[in-house]
Order: sequence, then structure tokens, then C-alpha cells
Amino acid sequence: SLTLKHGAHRLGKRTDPMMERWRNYGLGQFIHWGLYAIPGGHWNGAYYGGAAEWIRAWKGMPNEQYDNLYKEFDPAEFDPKAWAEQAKDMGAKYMIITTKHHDGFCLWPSEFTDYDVTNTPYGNDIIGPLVEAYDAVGIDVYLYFSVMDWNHPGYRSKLETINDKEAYEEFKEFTRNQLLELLERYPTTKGLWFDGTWDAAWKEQADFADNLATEMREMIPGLIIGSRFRPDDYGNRHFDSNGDLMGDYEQGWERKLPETYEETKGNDWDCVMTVPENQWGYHSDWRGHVKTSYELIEMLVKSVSLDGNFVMNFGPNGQGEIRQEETQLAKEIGEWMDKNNEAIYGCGYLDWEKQDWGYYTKDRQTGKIYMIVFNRPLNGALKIKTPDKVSLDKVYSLKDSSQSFVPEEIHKNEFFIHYPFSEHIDSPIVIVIEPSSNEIDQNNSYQKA
Ligand SMILES: C[C@@H]1N[C@@H](c2nc3ccccc3[nH]2)[C@H](O)[C@@H]1O
Repeated sequence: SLTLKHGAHRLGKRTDPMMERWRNYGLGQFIHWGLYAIPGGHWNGAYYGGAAEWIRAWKGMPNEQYDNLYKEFDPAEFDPKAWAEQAKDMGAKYMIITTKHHDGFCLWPSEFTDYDVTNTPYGNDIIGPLVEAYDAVGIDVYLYFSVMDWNHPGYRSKLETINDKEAYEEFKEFTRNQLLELLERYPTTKGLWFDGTWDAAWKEQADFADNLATEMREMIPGLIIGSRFRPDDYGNRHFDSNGDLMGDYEQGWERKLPETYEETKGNDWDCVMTVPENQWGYHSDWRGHVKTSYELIEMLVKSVSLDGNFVMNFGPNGQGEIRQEETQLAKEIGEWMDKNNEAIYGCGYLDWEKQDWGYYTKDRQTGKIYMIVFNRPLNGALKIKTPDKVSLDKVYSLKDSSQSFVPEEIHKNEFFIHYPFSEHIDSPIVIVIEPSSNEIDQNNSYQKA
């Protein structure tokens, strides 16, 4: 393998309490909010078909017109407590908020630029009240930060001339100043979610990024930073030139999910997901497929079944309101979570053979196994294949533990659980397989006898 100065500094998962807490979240909320919410995917009567938070890059939106939107930012309906309450009811355990997206507009009063909330009609800090409101309801806050910054004069996507390099040095100092400023202003933040780090210029900054990551981790011990922040000595991101994961978890699953455990390489990871096909910021006219709560719950369950977290995106409008479609989804997901979150929180991958009816999760503490059924077989017979010597003498419905099942053995280590699908069921059901005492060894995993 290559000797790298700025490759992965740790092999395998982080095992400290802050990371344990992170890997047991299950469900998170992403919030994309900024000036792009004002045009909301339209400008001069024209519809923008791209991602709303990228509207500045659209030829239909002249840059100087976008760059004057801050003069209209005055979200009269912004109510951080209401946002936090809604996220709590949905069952989110963490929230990621855009402090600065690619456009460079800062939702906090930054000492290092005038392109921030203080120079808008609204005038006040947005990030602080959000951190406070979410902390108050016990939801951990993470700060999204885009390195790419279309507003800063020193930003370059690639470094070709001496001038580029000099300008970029100023940009790097600005970036460091803003990140340290965020951690100083919001010390309860549990981590940073970096974005906009794919440009060639940034991929040359292995040394700078590594040192900055070290500095941030010193400021807030236990800080969680994903794989999308820094490049290695050869400009590789997420995985270094030896194929080892950089950062504390894999951040590559944007609008997509792994199919198998192998694809996760046994790393911690999160999936960040839009409700429409590709809208993070507010777009007033969602076109194409809008995901249902059933689909989002299945993505959540699939993520947890493969040892990941699922982060659902919200894009508040220019007035600071959560749109009705997202409110309805949060309500439906919350209703399912109220009844079934035992199969989500603190749960992860179970190495039993995946079956067609849905997903297994396993509680990392108790060793309890959950069968989360999405596709019930027409005959109601749910097949399971177990490792050797696993007893199935305690199998029952999560909804009603008095409803127990006696699995029918159909083959060695192969069983049917006959579920009476008599009543109408329109949301995923959960069956619990409680390990009997002699099966749980000290690290709560099923052992081959
Ligand atoms: C989490 C998501 N990442 C940003 C983004 N910009 C991209 C440009 C090209 C390809 C993928 C991108 N994702 C999106 O604007 C959103 O913030």
C-alpha cells in the first residue's frame, strides 16, 4: 500500500461514545434553507427544471440578480421551535442545517463576510435559534458547510495561474476562519456535514484540509466529520489512495442507497434523500415523482438494516414555512415511528440471509431481532433462514406482544412464520424474534453453538 501523509488516520469504525450515539440515530432531518428559497425554482416567469438551490447557475437567473436576493430575505414565518417540534414528532434524532450553501450566503452573522443574514431586512442569526430549539427537544444538530463558495472572490474551481493560487490562499484562510467561527458560536454542534469539495483546486489541499480537520476536532472533542471533507495526498476523496475510508463515516450516499451490506464495506454511513427526485432547496412547483411516506419509511428501514442512518430533506420556503407536503410526510412517518421505533433506534445490520418480505434489524444492545415486513407473501408465509442452533421460541408481533407465532420448520434452519394477514394492513408490520438467554454472548450477537 502507498505511504500517505493525508490518507485515512484510522482503520475501522470509531468506537467512542459520540460515534456510538451517531450510529444509533437511525433517522435524521436535513434542512436546506437560504436565498434560493425566495425564487423557489422560478425567475422572470420562467420555470427552472434543475435543483432549486442551484438556480444561480441557471442561465435564466443572471448572477447579479441572484446576488441581490439577500435584500429581500425577511422570513416572517420562521419559527425554529415549530420546526424542532415537528422533527421531534417525526422521530428524527439529528438534524443537519445548511449554514452556507454553494452560493456563499451565510445564515449566521459571520465576521468574515458581509454576505450574511445581518445585511438582510431580517437581520438576525438563523443558525443560533435553530441550534437552541433542536437542542431543547433533544435532537442533535450538525452543521452543513459548502466549501465551494460562488460569492467569495478567492474561490477557484481549479488553480492554473499564480493569481489563482494567491487568491485561493485567501479563500482557504476565509474558509478556516468561518469554520472555526461556527464551532466557536455553536459549541453544542455534534459534527459537520461538508459539501462542495469536488473541485480540482480543493483536491490539491490535502495538507490544509487535514490540519484544519485536526484543529476542528481539537476545538470540539468527539466532533463527527464525514468522508466528504478532505482529499488525500493524491486528491482522492471519501476513500484514500489505499481504499481506506477518510473521516468518521461514509458520506457518498446522496439520493441513493446501498443494496447489500458488502457495498457498505462495513463502514458507518448516512444516506441523504430528497422528497422529489432532486430538489433540496425550496421549489414551489415539484414535478415528477414525489416520494410517499411508505417509500421513505422503506428507505429508512433499508438504511438501518445495512448499518446506516437515513436523513430526509426538508426545504422551507422563502417565508420560513415548512411546506404542506413535507408536513404531511413528517406526520405519517411520525405515526409509524411512534409504534415501531424500537426496531430503528439503536438497531443495525443482522447477518441473516435477506428475504423477499423485507428487512431485518437487530438491536445492538439487547440482541432482539426485528422482521420489518413490506412485501407480505400472498399465502402469508414469511420465510426465515437462521444460523445453526438459533431458538425461535419467542416470536411475537411488536404491535401486540400477546400475538405470538410458532415458526414451522420446513428444512434445517429454515422456517415459515405464518402471519394472519386477515385484517387490512397498509403500513409495514414488525415481528420480534427475542433471543433466548443462552444465545446471547457478551457482545449480544447470535453465536454458533
Ligand atoms: C446535499 C446536496 N449536495 C449538493 C450537490 N451539488 C451537486 C453538484 C453536482 C453533483 C451533485 C451535487 N450535490 C446539493 O445542492 C445538496 O446540497
